[in-house]
Amino acid sequence: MAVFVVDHPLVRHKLGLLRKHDLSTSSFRALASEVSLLLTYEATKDLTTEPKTIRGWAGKVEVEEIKGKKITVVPILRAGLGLMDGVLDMIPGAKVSVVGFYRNEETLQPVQYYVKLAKHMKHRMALILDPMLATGGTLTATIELLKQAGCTQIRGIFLVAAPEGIARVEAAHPDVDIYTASVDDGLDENGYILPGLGDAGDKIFGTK
Ligand SMILES: O=P(O)(O)OC[C@H]1O[C@H](OP(=O)(O)OP(=O)(O)O)[C@H](O)[C@@H]1O
Ligand SMILES: O=c1cc[nH]c(=O)[nH]1
Ligand SMILES: [Mg+2]
Repeated sequence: MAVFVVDHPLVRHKLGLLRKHDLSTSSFRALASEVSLLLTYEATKDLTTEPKTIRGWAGKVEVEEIKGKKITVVPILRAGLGLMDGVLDMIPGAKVSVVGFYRNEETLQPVQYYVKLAKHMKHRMALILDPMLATGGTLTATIELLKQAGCTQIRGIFLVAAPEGIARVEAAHPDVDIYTASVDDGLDENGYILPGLGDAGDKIFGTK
């Protein structure tokens, strides 16, 4: 498994703003979306293209088109929806496969409550979206679900990841790559990432 920490200055700056304790819901939403767009740029940088001849303003011109596998974006409800607009700004044609999990607050185990996948999953690259990779339980469950549907190429986009979660996913699914703005210090006793962002779902949806 490769872990790509996107340390572009714009990402570092925006992540710093996201960590501010009294950030408004609207600012958190806007920044989460902006960082997801920048992470998508990195997560798709090795897509192959093929030449195509089109008619340009001065006659024929050879351009490039993304080849082969189509992409499905997989936001994990709820908080993953906060990354979706930024990613779809970059990949407007992507199909969206929605997966719903919440983390049981006591056991920290993921509980599945919704799945609606795009068709032909085995021909698509899946880009999982979630602001937080904490214990890795939710991501592991999502990867298993996608693999059962036939996915062979899976990447995950996270604002912040904890080393514990990365290690867990790496052990179970070494073929999955992670793109994140930061690998933080670790988890607290409640399974929250430190320094982290707090409860990303609550911040995106304005719930407390
Ligand atoms: O790596 P894990 O330990 O599994 O934790 C990460 C999960 O926890 C959060 O979701 P939450 O359960 O708070 O649901 P929400 O998106 O509805 O707020 C977060 O958005 C991840 O999905
Ligand atoms: O730090 C964390 C961990 C899980 N879910 C969150 O929203 N934040
Ligand atoms: Mg939450």
